[in-house]
Amino acid sequence: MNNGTDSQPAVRVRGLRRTYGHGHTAYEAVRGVDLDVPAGTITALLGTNGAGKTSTLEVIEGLAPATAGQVSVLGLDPLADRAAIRARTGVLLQRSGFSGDLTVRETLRQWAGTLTNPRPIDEMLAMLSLESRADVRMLALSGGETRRVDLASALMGDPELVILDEPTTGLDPESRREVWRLVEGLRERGATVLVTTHYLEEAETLADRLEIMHAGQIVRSGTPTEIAKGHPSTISFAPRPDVPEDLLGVRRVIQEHNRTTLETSDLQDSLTELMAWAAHNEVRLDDLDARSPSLESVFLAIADGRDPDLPTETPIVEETLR
Ligand SMILES: Nc1ncnc2c1ncn2[C@@H]1O[C@H](COP(=O)(O)OP(=O)(O)OP(=O)(O)O)[C@@H](O)[C@H]1O
Repeated sequence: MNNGTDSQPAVRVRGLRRTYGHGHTAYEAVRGVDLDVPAGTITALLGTNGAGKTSTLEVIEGLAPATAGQVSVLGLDPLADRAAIRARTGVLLQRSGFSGDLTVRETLRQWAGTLTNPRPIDEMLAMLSLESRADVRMLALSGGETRRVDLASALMGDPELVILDEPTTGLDPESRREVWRLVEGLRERGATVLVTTHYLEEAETLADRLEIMHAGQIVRSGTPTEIAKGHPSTISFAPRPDVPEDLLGVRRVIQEHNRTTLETSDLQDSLTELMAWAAHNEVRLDDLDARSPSLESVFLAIADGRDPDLPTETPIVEETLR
C-alpha cells in the first residue's frame, strides 16, 4: 500500500507560510511550519483556537496555495498533482458540502460516482453504523450522524492517506470511541492518518506523534510521552489549606477551583510523604487524585503563554509585507 515509499514521510511541509489579505491588513496565519507525517502513523495536529491548523491543512489538501514554503503529499505537489493525490487520499473537512435533500444512501452513491474504485455503499453504512439511517434525508440527520456520513465519504475510496479535520466534534462519547476504533483500523491496514482535534484525550489515545501549533507555528513535536516529559505531575484532593508545602518533590501548592493541587517533580516521593503526613495527623484526603504529567498541562501552559520554550516574538505581519 505504501508503494515503496515507507522511508519517505506521507506528508512533508517545510517553511510553510500563509498570509490572508494584503498590505496593512495582511494577517500571517501560518508562520514557517515544518511538519512530517511519517507513513503508516497517526499524527495529530493540535492547537489553540486560531493557531493555523485549518490554514495548514488546506495547503496540504491542495485547496489553497502556500504563500511561501514547500509541501509534498505522497511525494507529489498538492496543487499541480491534485488529481493523482485525490485518488489516493481521503479528506474530511470541518464542514461538508453535501446537499440536504438527498438521502444518506443517495449522497454516498453520488460520491461513489466520483471515485475510481469505491467500496460498496452497504459496507460503508455498516462501518459507520448508519444502516438504519440509509433512507433518511441528510437534512434530518443529527450532527453526529452527518459527521459519520462525511467520514464514510472520506474513507470510501480506500485511501492510503487520510486527512481528518476535527472528525469527532459534535459526536457523543460512544460514537467518538467508534471513530477512534475506525482510525486505528486505518493504521492497521497501513494507511497514514493526519488528524486535527480539540480533544486532548483523543490525541493522547490515538496518535503516534503530536504536533502542537500556537500562533502560526509548531511549538512542540513528538510522542505524547516525549511532549509531557519535564512537566510536573500533580496530586490533588478536596481543599486542605493545612497541607505542608515542603513535602519532598513538591514545587508548588495551588489552592483553586475548590481543590488543593500539588505540582511535583517526583510523584512517588511526594505521594509517600503526603500519605505519611495524612496518617500521622489522622487526616482524610477526600477525592484524592494523582497523575503523571499530562498533555493537558502542557497544552494549557502553551495556551496561556507560560511555556518557557515558546518563541518570544510572533510577528503578525512579515517585514516584507509592511
Ligand atoms: N480567509 C481568511 N481571512 C482572514 N483571516 C483568516 C481567514 N481564514 C482564517 N483566518 C485567520 O487565520 C487564523 C488561523 O485560522 P485557522 O482556521 O487556520 O486556525 P485553526 O487552528 O484551524 O483554528 P480553530 O481550532 O479555531 O478551528 C485565525 O486567526 C483566523 O481568524
